[in-house]
Amino acid sequence: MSNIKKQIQELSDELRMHNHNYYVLDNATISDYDFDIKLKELQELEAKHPEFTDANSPTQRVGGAVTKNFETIKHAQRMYSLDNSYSKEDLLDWEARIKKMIDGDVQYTCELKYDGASISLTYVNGVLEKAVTRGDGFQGDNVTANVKTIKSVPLKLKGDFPPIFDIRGEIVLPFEGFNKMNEDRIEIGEEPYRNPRNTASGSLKLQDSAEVAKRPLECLLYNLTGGNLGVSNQFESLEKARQWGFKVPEVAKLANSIDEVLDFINYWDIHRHDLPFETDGVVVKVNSLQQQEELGFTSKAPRWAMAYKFKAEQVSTRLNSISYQVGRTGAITPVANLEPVELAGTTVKRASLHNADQIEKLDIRVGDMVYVEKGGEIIPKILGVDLAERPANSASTVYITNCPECDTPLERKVGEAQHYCPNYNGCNPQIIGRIQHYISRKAMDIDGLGGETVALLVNEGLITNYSDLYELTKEQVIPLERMADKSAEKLIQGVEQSKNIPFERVLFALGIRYVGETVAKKLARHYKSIDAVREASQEALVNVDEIGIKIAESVCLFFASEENNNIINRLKSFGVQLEMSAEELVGKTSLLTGQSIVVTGVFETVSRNELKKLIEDNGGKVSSSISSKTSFIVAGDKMGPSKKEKAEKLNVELISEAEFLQKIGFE
Ligand SMILES: NC(=O)c1ccc[n+]([C@@H]2O[C@H](COP(=O)([O-])OP(=O)(O)OC[C@H]3O[C@@H](n4cnc5c(N)ncnc54)[C@H](O)[C@@H]3O)[C@@H](O)[C@H]2O)c1
Ligand SMILES: [Zn+2]
Repeated sequence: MSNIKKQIQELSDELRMHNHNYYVLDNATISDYDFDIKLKELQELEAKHPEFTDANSPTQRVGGAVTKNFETIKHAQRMYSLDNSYSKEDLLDWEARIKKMIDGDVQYTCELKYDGASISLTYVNGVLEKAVTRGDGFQGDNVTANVKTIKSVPLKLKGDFPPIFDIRGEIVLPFEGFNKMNEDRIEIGEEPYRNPRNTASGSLKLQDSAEVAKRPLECLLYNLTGGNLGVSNQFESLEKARQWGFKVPEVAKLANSIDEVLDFINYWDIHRHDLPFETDGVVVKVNSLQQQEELGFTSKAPRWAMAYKFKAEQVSTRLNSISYQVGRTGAITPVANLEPVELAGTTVKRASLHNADQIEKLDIRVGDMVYVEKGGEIIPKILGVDLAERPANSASTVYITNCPECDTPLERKVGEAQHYCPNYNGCNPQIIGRIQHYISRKAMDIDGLGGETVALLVNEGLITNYSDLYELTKEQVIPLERMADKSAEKLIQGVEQSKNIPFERVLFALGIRYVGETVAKKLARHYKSIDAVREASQEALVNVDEIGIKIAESVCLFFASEENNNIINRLKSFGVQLEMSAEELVGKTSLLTGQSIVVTGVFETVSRNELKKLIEDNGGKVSSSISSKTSFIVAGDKMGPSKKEKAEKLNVELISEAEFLQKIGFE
């Protein structure tokens, strides 16, 4: 095989692997910039050696793929990618190419390039019929149920919409929601998500729509396709889509020349940091649909559009030191302390180094010049080291072996990235962190007590765990810094009032690793009291809906500690709610315990959501798909034929709404 041919093949294989990581696994292993450089390299090789060009080359095809987890649907019109440009020259070249192919003046629509996952929505008579991912461009995954949970996707349109059309857009996860999701994850001891794009794309492919509904996704639309749309240009079509009820960002602008396009680009290169969602560039489109039609498509992208990619903002600065933080769960996070530097409008002084593996991968050393990049995430990231600048006397970073706070030897479980300090009861930041979590708003919501006061109380030796809060007296608190008679009074009252907080929130407040708000609710509703949770075996816990082995292990570990049991007994003696109250228990039975039930069709007496709640209240588990494990199906009106067939095949019993309500004694 010739050398060039081999080179082309190897490069293609590598790019295919990256496409798979990026689109299917939502877990890229190289930066977009490096990916684009490699793709360009392949393009140039192929251009010089057309004899080796393959119709399946990554330069000729849209990068994604369909997955096995969803029904595959063919797109009525193909979904394309976009050609990329990085400079004014690239844009002028593009203009010259199109001007050769069409007559007359050209106007351009400039839009932002939203960074998320592409989606195609089909509307029939103004009603959302399906939502399909881009897939390989010809066919994609049917993710309708998931997309329906996104509030900015209209299920019904208004105004003068055409009877049938597709509209394309991007599903994104705005920064605010993304950061909040990560705070929640960190709070229960999970690794934070990497970036909004992967998280948006991953969310779309979840199997459980109820889980998708919890994620604050948005759908931004940019393109109408289909015949007889009643519009003659792109700008107008955006306006129309807005009128029909779609979320179309208002920033789009008409430009009469490439110079005006560049004004738009330069403006947004700076102001993109003020946007609520991530953008990675600008998309420039020939405005006239007639001219678009004349220009047509290459095998991968429209000739009438061009993406201009912003350069990610990067700076280099010196790594002054590495420090190690201990979290509430004992997790150790290494932090890079940097020589302060301006980046994307803020001064950056610190960056997370995540864990020991990351430090090793970067081979980062104190004294190195490092590249720092800031996306929309709160914490900037370190991309790499400028080896040319490495000081001659530099030494490899040796990860700490003992806790920086209590000197206990650190532990790291097989398969986990993070090191932990196992000194659960004696490590100060863990003790303080647990009490801070206990009093936080979503947990016991103790008015009049803040995180700093908790630290003071611990450091003064007044409390060593959250149950001690209930024995605090006003006299003990008044001498503390910034405390006065009134604030001390308020603190004591706040603690007293927390005795009314319902059991499910108390369970969350205990700070059991991996037991977040949702899991605490599930456990509380299933077991109904702390004693029942405490006695549950690991096997029993795993059988509860949505409780996996990791959570079950963690719960068992928590209750295996004598210290924890003492604290809980103390909470009980003070009157904290450690079981469901009589009111909460009304209508709750264990009639359906251990049963997995599918709900399908349209119901008369109760709504679908009420039905699901009834199942859960009576101890059953609602499952979204029929399998051999299904105990029975509650079938309403209009049950789909494919579900019926599946039920028959697996011999699963169907019962009517009325029969079900009778079964659980619902009046
Ligand atoms: N790091 C990796 O491993 C890796 C692997 C594959 C791809 N990638 C990255 O993904 C990019 C290629 O992805 P792609 O093929 O999806 O192309 P793209 O993301 O560069 O551009 C095409 C997409 O832009 C989206 N888009 C957003 N706003 C738009 C608007 N206003 N108008 C029209 N379209 C808009 C559309 O969904 C369209 O499908 C590459 O540039 C590369 O950086 C990275
Ligand atoms: Zn420690």
